[in-house]
Amino acid sequence: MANLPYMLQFSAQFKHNRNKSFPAIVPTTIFQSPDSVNVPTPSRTAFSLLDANLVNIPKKYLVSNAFKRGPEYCSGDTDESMRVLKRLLEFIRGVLPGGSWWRLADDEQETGSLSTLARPITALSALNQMWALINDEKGVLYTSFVALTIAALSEILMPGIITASVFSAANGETSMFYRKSLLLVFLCLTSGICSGLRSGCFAITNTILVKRLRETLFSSLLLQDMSFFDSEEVGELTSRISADCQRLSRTIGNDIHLILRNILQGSGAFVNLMILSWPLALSSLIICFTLSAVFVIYGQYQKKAAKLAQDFTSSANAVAQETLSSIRTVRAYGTETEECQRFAQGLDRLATVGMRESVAYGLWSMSFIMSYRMTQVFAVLLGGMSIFSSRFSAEQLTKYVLYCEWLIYAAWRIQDNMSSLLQSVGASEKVLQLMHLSPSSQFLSKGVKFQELTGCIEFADVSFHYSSRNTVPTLKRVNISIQSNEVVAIVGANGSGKSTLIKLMLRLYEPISGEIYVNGIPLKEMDIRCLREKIGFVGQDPHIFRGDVESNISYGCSRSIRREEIESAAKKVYAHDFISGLPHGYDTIIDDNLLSGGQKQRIAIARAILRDPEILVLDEATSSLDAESESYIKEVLHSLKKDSKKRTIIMISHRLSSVKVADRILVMDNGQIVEGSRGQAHCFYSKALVDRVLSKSTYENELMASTLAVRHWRPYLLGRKFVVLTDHKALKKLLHQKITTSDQQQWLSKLMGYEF
Ligand SMILES: Nc1ncnc2c1ncn2[C@@H]1O[C@H](COP(=O)(O)OP(=O)(O)OP(=O)(O)O)[C@@H](O)[C@H]1O
Repeated sequence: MANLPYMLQFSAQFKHNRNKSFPAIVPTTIFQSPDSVNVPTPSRTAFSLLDANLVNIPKKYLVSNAFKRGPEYCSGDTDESMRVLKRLLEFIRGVLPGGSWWRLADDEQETGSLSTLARPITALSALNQMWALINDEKGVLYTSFVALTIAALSEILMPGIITASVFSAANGETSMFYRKSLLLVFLCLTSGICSGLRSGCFAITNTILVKRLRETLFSSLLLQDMSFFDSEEVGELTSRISADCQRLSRTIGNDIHLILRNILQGSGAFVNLMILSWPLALSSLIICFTLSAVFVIYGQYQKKAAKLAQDFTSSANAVAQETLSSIRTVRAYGTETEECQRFAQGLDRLATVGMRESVAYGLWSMSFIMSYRMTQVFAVLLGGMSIFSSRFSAEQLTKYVLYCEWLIYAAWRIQDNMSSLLQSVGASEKVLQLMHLSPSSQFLSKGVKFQELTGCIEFADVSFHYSSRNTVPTLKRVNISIQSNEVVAIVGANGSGKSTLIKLMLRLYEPISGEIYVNGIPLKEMDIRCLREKIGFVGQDPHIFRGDVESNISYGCSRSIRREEIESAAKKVYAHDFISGLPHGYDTIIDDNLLSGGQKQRIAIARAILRDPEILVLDEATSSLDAESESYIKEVLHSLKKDSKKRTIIMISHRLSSVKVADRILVMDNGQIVEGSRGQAHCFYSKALVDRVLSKSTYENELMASTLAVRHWRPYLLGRKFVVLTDHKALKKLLHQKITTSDQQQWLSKLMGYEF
C-alpha cells in the first residue's frame, strides 16, 4: 500500500509525458517506496528502458537511486513529511490568537480624503453624537426608559416568586400559593405591557434616528469642497447614506435598550444571589468577569471586522453603481464579464472578512456556552454541598440556580449586545466622520451681499492645480479682465484649462494663488449663494434631473415661476417644439438617458436663461446642437447681448462659428492666456477677418484653424493681434507674409512640414 502514492505519481508523470518518446513498458518493480523492505534488484533491461531525462521523472522515485543513495532517498521522504509538518505548524500558528489567519485585510489603509480629514470614533463619542440627534424626542425616550425599568424589574422578580409558589404548593400552604400565583399574573402583565411599550418606543426613536442621520449626513456631504468629491466615489457615499445609517440606527433600536435591560436584570439577579449567599454570588461573578475578558478581545476584533465589512460593501456598491450607470458603455464594449469579476472581487474581500468574523463569533459563543453550563454545574455542586451541611434549603438552592442562570444569561446578553454595538459603531465610523466634516469655507463665511451685479470679472495672477494632481499646474498666472456687458469667448486646445477657469469663477475650487474679483470684490469675500443666484451656467454635459420637463427648466430658480415663463424660455432656445412632441409635453418625466444630447443642451440653456442672469456662462453649451439649432441659439445670444439688461456672457467653444458673436476671443494654451497681462485689453483677433473667413469656411477648416492658431502660432502672436486662419491657402499666404526670418521659417517647417 505504501507504494501506491509513488506509483500514482509516476503514472501521472507518465501520462503527462506520453507524447514524448517514452518506452511503452515500464516494469513496476523498479518503482518502490522507501519503506519497502524486500526491494528486488531492478533488471538492467528494465532500467535501460527508463530514460529519466526523457520523461523528466524525479530521481528520488528511481529504485536504482534509492539503492545507490539510500539515505538520500529516505531523506526525500523525510523532507516531504517535514514540509507537511511545517505547513501544519504554520497553520496552527496562524489560527492561534494574533496569528496571520485572523488578519482581516492585506491593506487596511484608508483611502480618500476622509482618512486625512477625520478622527477615529469611539463608542462613547458615537453614542454622544446619536444622543444629540434624538435629544428633542425626550418624551418618547423617557417613556421607553421607564417601561424598560418596570419590565426588567417585573421579570427579575419572577424566578423568586415562581420558586416560592412551587414550594408553597409542595408544603401545602394554599393561601400563600394563590397569593404568589396572583402576583405572578400581575408581573406577567406588567412585564408584557412594559416590554411592548419599551420595544415600540425604541423602534420609533430608531426610525427618527435613521432619518436624522441620513439628513445630517446628506447635508454635510453637499457642503463639502469639490476636491472632496474628486477623491470620494459617489457609489461609496450613497452606500454610507443607505446601508451604514441603517446599521448605525440598530445601536439605539436594539443594542442600547437591550444592554440597559440586561444590566437591570443582571443587577437584580446579583442582588438576589447576594441575599441568598454572598460567597456563592461572588463565585458566579468570577465567571462573568472571565466572560468579559474574553469579550474585550473579541469585541475589538469584531469592531474592526465590521468596519472593514462596511468599507468593502461600499466599494462593491461603488462598482455596481458605476457599472449600472454606465450600462450603455458596458454593453457597447461587451465588458459584462469583466464588470462581474470586478464586482466579485469586492464580494470576495467581504466574504473573507465575514468568514473570520463568523469563526470569531463561534469561538466567543463556545466560551460563553461553556461558562454558562459550568455555572449551572457549579451552582448545583456548591448548593448541594450547602444542603448537605444544612446551610441551604432546597428552595434556596432552586432560587440560587435560577438567579445564577439569569446573571450569566444577562452577562452574556450584555456582551453580545455590546459586541453588536461595537460592530455598529465600527461599521458606521465613516458615517459619523463624514457627518462631522466641516463644511467648505465658502458656506461658513458670511460674505458681502449685493443687489446688483455689474458683471465685471477680473482674474489677477490666478494659479491653480487640482489637489489630486498637485504637481501639475492647471492654470499659470492667468490675468483676464472682462468688462460688464461684454461677450467673451474662450478657445483653446483640449485640456488647456478653459473649464477650470470657469470652475474657479463659479468658486467650485479656490485658486492656489492670485485673486478673482467680481464687481470689484474678491470672490472669496462675496456671499456665494447671492453670487450663484445671479449666474446662469450651462456645462459641457448638462445634467437632467429625473422629473418633469417643467421642473427641470425651473431648477434652481429662487423666485416662483409661471408655466408661461417656462414655455417662453423653451421657445427662445427652440426647445418648445420637441417638448410639445413628448407624450405629456412639459409634464413628461425625463432624465439623462431619456433625451438626446442636443435636447438636453437646449433644456439646460433654457434653465440658464430663465434665471435672467447677470453673468451667463456657456461651457461648450452648443457642442451637441445641429447646425440649424446652433444658429438659432446664436440668435438668442445676440438678442441677450442686445437686451436692456446688462449681462456678461462667457462662452467656451471649439467651434469658431459659435464664437462669432463674441466681442473678444481669449485663447488658452497649457493653462495660460496666450497673450496679455493684467489691465491690458486682450484683443486676440481681427474681427473683420474672422467675419470674412467664417462666412465661407467649413466646420473642419475652422477646427483645424483654431488648433493651428493655438498650438503653432503662439510664439508669433506675442505682441500682435490674433489672426484666425481658416484654410491651408490662407495659412500659406499668411506664412509668406509674416514669416520672414530663416529661424522662423525653420521652426515652422519642422513643426508643420511646410516648405518655404
Ligand atoms: N477634477 C479634476 N481633477 C484633476 N484634474 C482635472 C480635473 N478636471 C480637469 N482636470 C485636468 O485639468 C486640465 C484642464 O482641464 P479643463 O477641463 O479645464 O480643460 P479644457 O480646456 O476645458 O478642456 P476641453 O476643451 O477638453 O473641455 C486637464 O489636464 C484635466 O485633465
